[in-house]
Amino acid sequence: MSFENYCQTVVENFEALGALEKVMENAADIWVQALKRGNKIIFCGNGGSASDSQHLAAELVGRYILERDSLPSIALTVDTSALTAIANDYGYDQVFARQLSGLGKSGDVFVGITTSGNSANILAAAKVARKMGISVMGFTGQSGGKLAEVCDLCIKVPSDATNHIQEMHIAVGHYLCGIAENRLRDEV
Ligand SMILES: O=C(CO)[C@@H](O)[C@H](O)[C@H](O)[C@H](O)COP(=O)(O)O
Ligand SMILES: [Zn+2]
Repeated sequence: MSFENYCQTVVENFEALGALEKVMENAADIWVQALKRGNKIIFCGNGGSASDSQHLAAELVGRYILERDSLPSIALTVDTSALTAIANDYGYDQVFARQLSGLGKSGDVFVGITTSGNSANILAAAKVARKMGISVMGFTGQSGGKLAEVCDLCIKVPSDATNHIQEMHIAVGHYLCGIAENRLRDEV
């Protein structure tokens, strides 16, 4: 495939993504309400989605575009001691669930980023989130996978290809960070 063809696919994907206006509005409301209450946004994902998790948590805690106070957010992908201990002692499926059960609080928002929607460690964490009164949000591909079935809100981006799904996930995350910091700029 030529680079031009690759870019054409990206353009078509993003045109279709633009149709998710309503679901993005709802997602932004969930983030903003949680942050206004003093709750936090908790991200996790595997591989490229682990990078997305860290990237988006950093946008909120640090700065995205505006100069404003820090917004509370963590990625469950960054603590290698916790990740390796939990994987070693409880199994890899538990790496996010276990951290969430210790770090999460009722009213937080859990964001599972998974292109397949079927990563076992994200599904296990979503289950824990529901038990703890934490909202479950998914960033998935268009099928949504098993995660979509347990989400309060699932942002299913319009592709089945892992690489292209990831390209849209970071756009979705950036957009939500922009709304969150705009709406909260004067309130935290
Ligand atoms: O970044 C990529 C592919 O672009 C890979 O590292 C990819 O994230 C990994 O294969 C993940 O394990 C896929 O997991 P998931 O998106 O299905 O939850
Ligand atoms: Zn990748």
